Order: sequence, then structure tokens, then C-alpha cells
Amino acid sequence: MTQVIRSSAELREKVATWKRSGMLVGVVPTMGALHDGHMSLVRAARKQSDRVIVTIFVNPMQFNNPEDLEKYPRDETHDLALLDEEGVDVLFAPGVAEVYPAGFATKVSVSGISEPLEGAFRPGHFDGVATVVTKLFGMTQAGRAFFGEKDWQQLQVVRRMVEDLNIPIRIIGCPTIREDDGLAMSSRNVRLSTEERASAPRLHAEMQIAAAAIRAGTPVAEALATAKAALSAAGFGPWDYLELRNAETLQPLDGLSEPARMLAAVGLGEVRLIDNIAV
Ligand SMILES: Nc1ncnc2c1ncn2[C@@H]1O[C@H](COP(=O)(O)OP(=O)(O)OP(=O)(O)O)[C@@H](O)[C@H]1O
Ligand SMILES: CC(C)(CO)[C@@H](O)C(=O)[O-]
Ligand code: BAL
Repeated sequence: MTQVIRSSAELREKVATWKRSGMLVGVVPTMGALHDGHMSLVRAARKQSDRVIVTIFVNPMQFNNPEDLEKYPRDETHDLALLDEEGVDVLFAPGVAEVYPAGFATKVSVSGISEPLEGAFRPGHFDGVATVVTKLFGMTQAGRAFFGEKDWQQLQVVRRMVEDLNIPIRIIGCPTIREDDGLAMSSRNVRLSTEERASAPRLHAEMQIAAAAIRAGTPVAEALATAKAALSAAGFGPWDYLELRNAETLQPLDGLSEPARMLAAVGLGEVRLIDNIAV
């Protein structure tokens, strides 16, 4: 049975008993409303660790939009059943006061890589992510942490932070899990209307077409503009970005001389979709 723990003191005791017997602890940080994307991280953690902790915490500090925070899907009973089926040892689901008690005053801020793309359109978002992830690493004392490539920039921010702060944990990136029609799984997808859900896979499809065109020699700006126009005509918008960037540093690229990643964020109805692919 998956044990639910809400206090960091209790979690620390549990982890200490595991570590005394030499076990390797893996953690999968999430905000809940679990889907197959999350479960792929859980399966990777199960394979590569002796004990697995999944954390569920809808972190207010990383939301820059109160409505998004309020509407974020939450279903702990369903999540717990999924984790139990997958043999997860502990669900750590602290309340806000446990993570941010009165007097809390520290912020972890990763400059450079946090600034463009998501950082530019969600000001303060990555400070919230970096702060809570640092806390979750401290609270779980895990040796490995599993993150999805769906949040590509987040993964690069966390890698930078762990290296810069000498946090003794190995970060493992896991591939994006998609619906059969190509839409990247995301908790926010449940907020798409039937019609929007039907056009949502176009994002990934047009990104793939643009990537193929770039590989075949079409100028980057032209390939991206074609994709944007096709998606805007299909009802996507407003646009935050559709760009080709260096996969690791996220610096702008206008060709394929370096490992490249195409990253997108765009509205569809009330939902903001993000996606990224290797080029
Ligand atoms: N489709 C997916 N494939 C692989 N990993 C994923 C996928 N979706 C989310 N993840 C990963 O799961 C972890 C927790 O993400 P989170 O709880 O924010 O879920 P989410 O579905 O990304 O939600 P949302 O995008 O609505 O915030 C992150 O490391 C994230 O990258
Ligand atoms: C890593 C994370 C759990 C931190 O709140 C969140 O940003 C997410 O779910 O990707
Ligand atoms: N999946 C990244 C967390 C967020 O959107 O706030």
C-alpha cells in the first residue's frame, strides 16, 4: 500500500530508515491530476530506485495567474489509487503551510536559462519552481529525481540549479508521453472543450512539419512562420512563442549547427498548451 505522508518530519524519519539499509531513493515531483505522462516517470523511478516517493503539491509560488491556480485540476483519491497500483512507496502531499510556514523568506532564482520563453511569459514562475524543487529535494533526501521532457525548460533549469548548488541528486529526464493523436499529455488538457481537444494535436503536427522543413533546408524563420499561420488559422492563439533554440542553453538559433529544440506555448480556448521537440 502506498503510504500518504503530509509532514516533512515524518517523511525524514521514513527516508532515514531506508537509507540506513543502503537503499537508493527516487522522487517524482508533480502537481497531481496524474496521467500516463506522470506514470511513465513513476515507472522509470521504480526501475532505477529501491524506494519511490511521488510528491503532489500544487505550488502557489510558481503560479503567476490566480485563476490558473484556482482552476488547476486536483483529485488526490484517484491519484493515490494510480500510485498504489504502480507500487509507489510514499505519496508525499504536504499542505501549503507545511511547505511555506509563517516567516518563510527564501527564494531560489536561476538566472539566464530561466529568463526566456516560459520565464518571459510567466514572470516569477521558475523562481517558484526552483524554490519548491530545492525544498522537495531537501525534504525527500532522494538520490534520483525524475522530470518530464514535456517541460523542457524546467528540466534544464533544474539541472543548472542542482549543479550550481551542489545538490547531491541525479536528475533524470524522461521522454514526453503523447495521446495517440500526438497531443502531449498534460493535466490542463481536461479543460479543453470537445472542439478544442479535436484541434489540439495540430500543434505537434505543425511543429513536426516545421522541423522537417528546417532539416530540409527551409530558413528557420520561414518554417516557423508557416506553422504559426496554419495554427492561427485553426483557432490557436494568443501566441506566446514558437522558436528554435539551443537544446541546452536555450539561446536563439537560426540553423542546425548546434543541438536544437523547437519549443512552443500557445493558447487554445482557455488553456495554454506547451510542447517541444528535438530538431
Ligand atoms: N506528457 C508528459 N510526458 C512526460 N512527462 C510529463 C508529461 N506531462 C507532465 N510530465 C512531467 O510530470 C512532472 C509533473 O508535471 P505536472 O504535474 O505539472 O503535470 P502536467 O501534466 O505537466 O501539468 P500541467 O502541464 O497542466 O502543469 C513534470 O516533470 C512534467 O514534465
Ligand atoms: C516540478 C514541479 C512539481 C514543481 O512544482 C512542477 O513544476 C511540475 O509539476 O512540473
Ligand atoms: N508543468 C509545469 C508546471 C506548471 O505549469 O506550473
